[in-house]
Amino acid sequence: MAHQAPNATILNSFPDTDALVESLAFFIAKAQKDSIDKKGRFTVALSGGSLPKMLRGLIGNPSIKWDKWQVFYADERVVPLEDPDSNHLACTNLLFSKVPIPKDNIHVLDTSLLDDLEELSDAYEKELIREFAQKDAARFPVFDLILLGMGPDGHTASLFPGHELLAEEDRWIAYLEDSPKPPPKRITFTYPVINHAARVVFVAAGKEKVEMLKQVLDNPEAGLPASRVKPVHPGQLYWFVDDAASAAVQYPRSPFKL
Ligand SMILES: O=C(O)[C@H](O)[C@@H](O)[C@H](O)[C@H](O)COP(=O)(O)O
Repeated sequence: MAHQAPNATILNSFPDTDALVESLAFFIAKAQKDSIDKKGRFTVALSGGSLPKMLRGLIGNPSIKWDKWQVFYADERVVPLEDPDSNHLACTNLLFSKVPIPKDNIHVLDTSLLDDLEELSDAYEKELIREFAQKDAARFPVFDLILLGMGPDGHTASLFPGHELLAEEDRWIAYLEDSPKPPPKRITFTYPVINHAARVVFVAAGKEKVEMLKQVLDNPEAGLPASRVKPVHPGQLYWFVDDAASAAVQYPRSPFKL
């Protein structure tokens, strides 16, 4: 079968963070409905950083069927779940503690394996295999939605500029011990997993993102980690940003309809 070109990236930019949060919640609710209508479940991956608080539009939202969500972490810091650095803790404090999601639907690190990164990442890969095997995975899992942030150096998940993991083609979950952003030990989805998702959404807000967003969208040939997110057909890549972050971007914005 011939490879089809990736769909063009959709850039949605909003006047302020509240408008971004509201539209993002609307978008996620729609993606959730499409997925549940088709398969009775919704598979999502979340990141850390500022992303969890941008999901606040989901709190108290009656269209969200939390019992149908299966949540994974696109990257996670190798720390106990109650450690302030844990992405799971941030997502719990800012979202999961405020909504009726069953605890078993949130797939966390096996914290008995924190001392062995190889075992830890293998165990998380097996957790994905259990969820996706014989459902919608072929060689790689097909998430309904992966939500990512972009760091000031253009990293995403725990895929950092110049790191050897940018070339990983086989593993679903990889680990690193030399993350330039602390803490140094992390596990991360690899590009094949990110790029097989049905929808990948980057969320970035604030004027401190302006130069990097321009680099990533207007100069993708530079190969920054965020620019390497290119979902394979029919997957679609979206950016949800605010006008402060997109002020310098030439790439065309798409009108977003609520
Ligand atoms: O665990 C992590 O560190 C994150 O998953 C990371 O990839 C984050 O999403 C970016 O660094 C953006 O962070 P901000 O949204 O805070 O800028």
